[in-house]
Amino acid sequence: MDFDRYDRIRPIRWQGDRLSLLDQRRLPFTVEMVDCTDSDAVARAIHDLVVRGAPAIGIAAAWGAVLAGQGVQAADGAEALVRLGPALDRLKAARPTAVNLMWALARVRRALAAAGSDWLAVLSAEAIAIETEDLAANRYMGALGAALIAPGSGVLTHCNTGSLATAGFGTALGVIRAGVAEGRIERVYASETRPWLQGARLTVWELLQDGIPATLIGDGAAAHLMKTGAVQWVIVGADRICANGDTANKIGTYSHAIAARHHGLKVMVVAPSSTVDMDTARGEDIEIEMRDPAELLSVAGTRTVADGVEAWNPVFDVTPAGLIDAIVTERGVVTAPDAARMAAVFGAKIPG
Ligand SMILES: CSC[C@@H](O)[C@@H](O)C(=O)COP(=O)(O)O
Repeated sequence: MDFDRYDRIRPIRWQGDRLSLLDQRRLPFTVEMVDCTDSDAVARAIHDLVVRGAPAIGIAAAWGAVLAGQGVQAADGAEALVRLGPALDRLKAARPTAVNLMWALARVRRALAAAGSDWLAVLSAEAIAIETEDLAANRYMGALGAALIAPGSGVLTHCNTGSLATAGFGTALGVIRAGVAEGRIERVYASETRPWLQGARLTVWELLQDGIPATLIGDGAAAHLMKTGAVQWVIVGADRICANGDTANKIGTYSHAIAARHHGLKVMVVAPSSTVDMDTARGEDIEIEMRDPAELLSVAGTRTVADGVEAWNPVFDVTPAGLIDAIVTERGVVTAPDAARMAAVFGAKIPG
């Protein structure tokens, strides 16, 4: 595959003394970078969705740790770890559901703990490794996932899982890119993903850059689309995959999976192993991020709901493993996931 044509969007750019993040709140009409010069600015950017998508959040946090280290005097990594501790904790608290954030910061902590006087260079090398490994995983998962799709298929995706949400190429969107390139996928549908509209603002825009025609649907149109026979697969990313295969992803994924089962469609979850959390046994144990109800009360900055109305705004849901046909990771594909099949691929625990 000609991967270079897919990696023109680079939402996370390390500039030596600052981290430039593509402001995903303003896409698709304004393409603007936001510069973070300290780790708290990175934590705010993660919380405010300047950078979003589980793998991208982890990568940004790793660079946030590097920013936290700049200017700090410490004889070795262990001392630096103590000094950086509060900043790392603030990065970790920026969003609760995406396990990649905790995973990346655990890697950073481990690298620091083992580092000598060159700890800052070690920290940078770790951030580069996290980013590089994510890109390689996405490219490999693209091939693994596409191989599951019969030629001539239609697919539905939800939220944004592309280059904007990762180090490049994407997870679910990587499978879709590979599937289109191989002639397996003929039709791509993206649901708009209320309230932040990651599908409408980001996914169809990313596909447009690639020349891949995609059709936008309202979130509520998914079951009706499935009934028409236009799609054979629902392909989504993940924010956290539990030890039994239960998967947290953008709110609305669970409804898509229920509708898919009803209509005899298949559901594929695509995520790097950094999204697998073998320490969390089942979906009920995942902390679901609740965001400001105000996000639901307006559209594009214009209030659409009468004053005095309350809103409930969980931004992720959990799809039970029983509704998932395949979990695709760079370590392999788990079909009909359950605790035993997950353990066979991931062992008892994924080291952070
Ligand atoms: C490769 S991104 C995987 C998931 O993080 C994605 O599907 C998702 O739910 C993103 O949510 P977001 O709130 O936009 O960060």
